Amino acid sequence: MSISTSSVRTRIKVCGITRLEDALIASELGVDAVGFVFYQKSPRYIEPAKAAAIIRQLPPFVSAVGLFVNPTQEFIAEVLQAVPLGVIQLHGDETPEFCKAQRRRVMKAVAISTAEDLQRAKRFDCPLLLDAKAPAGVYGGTGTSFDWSLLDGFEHDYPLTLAGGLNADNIASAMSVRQWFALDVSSGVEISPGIKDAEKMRVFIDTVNKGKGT
Ligand SMILES: O=C(O)c1ccccc1NCC(=O)[C@H](O)[C@H](O)COP(=O)(O)O
Repeated sequence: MSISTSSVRTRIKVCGITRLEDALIASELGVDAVGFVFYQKSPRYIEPAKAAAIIRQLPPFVSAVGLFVNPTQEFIAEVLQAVPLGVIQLHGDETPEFCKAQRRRVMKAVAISTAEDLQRAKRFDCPLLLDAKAPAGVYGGTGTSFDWSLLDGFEHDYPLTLAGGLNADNIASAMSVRQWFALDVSSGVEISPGIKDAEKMRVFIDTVNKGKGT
């Protein structure tokens, strides 16, 4: 069945939540998902117990996404035992086999800077988040975008989310590239790493919901 893209809403995920108030404001503003970074080298790292306490206060239907970078299976299991996550976002160098072996829903983040990176992305049989390639040793949340013209003709059988340097000023351009399943933002709605700005979140969400940006 084909659905007219003009009636499809672009979902929104705000990633790198560390404070309850930011999660509640984002939910009130209508985000579809909030993300929690379980990568200790990130300035947005959150203790699993703190993430769990925030997630328990989220309204129903707002999805909680747990972000991991090159985790062991044991670490994922340990976090899942403490935190009611709906989706796992694997944001490192995880293999297609590792992604497939998970028993939760997975979204694989793929770092893009060349057409070859996009070819590599096709090896994953799961929803993808396409993010800008960060400098060596850094995996995301950098506020930089990749060259979206690389996406010309790119197809994948699973939902595609765009991330990397999104903010209210470039949403129009991002949404003109294709019909995205979702847009994912972190630093573009922040005051400082892990601290979100309510007004920036409001403008970002309103702009996406208006359709093609301002
Ligand atoms: O946010 C981090 O610090 C981080 C660390 C390691 C891996 C991923 C990380 N963040 C991912 C995201 O928050 C976003 O999905 C994505 O990278 C876009 O971030 P931004 O460019 O800041 O909007």
